[in-house]
Formats: sequence, C-alpha cells, structure tokens
Amino acid sequence: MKTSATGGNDEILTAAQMQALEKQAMASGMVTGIALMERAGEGVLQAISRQWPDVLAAPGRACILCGPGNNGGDGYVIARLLQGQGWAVTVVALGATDRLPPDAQTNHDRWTARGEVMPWPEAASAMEGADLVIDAVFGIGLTRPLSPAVARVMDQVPRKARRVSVDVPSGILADGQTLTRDAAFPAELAVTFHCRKPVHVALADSGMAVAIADIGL
Ligand SMILES: NC(=O)C1=CN([C@@H]2O[C@H](COP(=O)(O)OP(=O)(O)OC[C@H]3O[C@@H](n4cnc5c(N)ncnc54)[C@H](OP(=O)(O)O)[C@@H]3O)[C@@H](O)[C@H]2O)[C@@H](O)CC1
Ligand SMILES: [K+]
Repeated sequence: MKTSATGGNDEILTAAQMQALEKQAMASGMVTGIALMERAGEGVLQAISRQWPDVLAAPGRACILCGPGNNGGDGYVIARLLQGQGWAVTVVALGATDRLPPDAQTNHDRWTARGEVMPWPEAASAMEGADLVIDAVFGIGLTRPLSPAVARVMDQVPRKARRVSVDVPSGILADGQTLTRDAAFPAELAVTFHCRKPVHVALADSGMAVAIADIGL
C-alpha cells in the first residue's frame, strides 16, 4: 500500500463515482468491504507518519470522532490500530451505535471489546489534551449541512492537536459544492482513498494537506 501526495494517481472521482467503484469491486468478489475498511484505516496511519514522521513515533493520546456510517467505521479501525501501538485512545460516537452499516458495526464491536465509546455530548471533554484528533464523522456520504450539535464540536477541536480527516473534512461535501469551511472539521491533513475528490482539489491552496491512500481498488 502506498500513500503519497498524489498516490501516483492523478484521477479525480466524484463521491458517486467512488461509491460505484467500491460497489463494483465488492460485487466482483475482488475485495470485501471489511478488507477495504481495514486498508483505509491502515492507510490513514501511514499517511500521518508520512506527513509528520514524529507523531506516531511514540505513543500519545488520540481522540477519534466516529460518525454513523462507514467513515465512522474507518475511525473504529484506526482506534484499534492506535491502541495496538500503545496509544491512549478515546472514541466519541455520533448517533446510535447499534445499527451502523455492517462493516462499521463489525469494527465498532471489535473496538468496544477493548475500549470505551463516549456519547457525542462528551466530545469536547474527550478531545481535551489529545495529541491527535481523527475526524471519522462523515466522508463521501455527507448529504446535508452539519447539525448545530455537530458543527459546535468542530469549533471545539483543540488547535494544538494534530488534526486529521478521514477521506473528507466533515462538513464539506466531497464534490465540493459547499466550501463553507467554517462549520467543517479543521483538518491539517485529509487522507482520501484511491484518488482525490473535487473537494481535495478545491481545498488545495487552503493550507490543508491531502494524502491519497491506495486501498487496492
Ligand atoms: N466499502 C466502502 O464503501 C468503503 C467506505 N469507506 C469509508 O466510508 C465512507 C463512506 O461511508 P458512507 O457511505 O456510510 O457515508 P458516511 O460519510 O460515513 O456518512 C453517511 C451517514 O451519515 C449520515 N449523514 C449524512 N449527512 C449527515 C448530516 N449532515 N448529519 C447527520 N447525519 C448525516 C447518513 O445518513 P442519511 O443521509 O442516510 O440520513 C449516513 O448514515 C467513505 O468516506 C470512507 O471513509 C472506506 O472504508 C473505504 C471502503
Ligand atoms: K471525515
């Protein structure tokens, strides 16, 4: 698996095109969703190490914000991987955690066998003192603006933490129609999968770094 600024892949796919590609790969039996999700989680950590070589060199404290879909599923994978590397990990879940999509539910359940999940209202306190905050709230499945309860947390993310978005900074549509960054997760780095989406191109000169993780599609 390689991650790099362009991942050697200069393609740009819309959310719908990406979802079709993933669906086709899974339908063809080439790969399972759970394998893609594991590769996504691994790819985020590899991209973090590439961006900031020191951050993952020694264990610290991480807070993972997990949403109600497969983007949240990636977050549960990352929580498990970081804990396996000795990190103190706090997970905060938005919404119910008993009816996630299957692959996300599997990874949620794997996580809860070894760690806690805090409810969303505790997000601000859960992020306090974190060295690393991972935004796994919404990815390419965002369909509408963030609710006030979610947008508020985006404002409370400690700026001294390293701030990484899984796939897309939560609050911005992957196809980049609404570029209102004010109500979005303040990502320093977004790690997207397979190739960039229009939002990554649109945010290129915003100061946010973009890495592409190859998930074998
Ligand atoms: N196998 C794969 O597919 C792989 C997928 N991968 C990962 O999955 C991500 C895509 O996952 P996803 O399609 O589940 O969408 P996601 O972004 O998690 O959110 C959807 C959920 O949020 C909800 N919702 C939307 N807007 C909302 C709002 N404003 N406020 C509140 N809720 C809102 C929406 O609900 P609904 O719109 O149905 O009401 C739905 O429940 C992708 O970005 C990548 O990270 C990787 O692992 C690679 C393999
Ligand atoms: K995200």
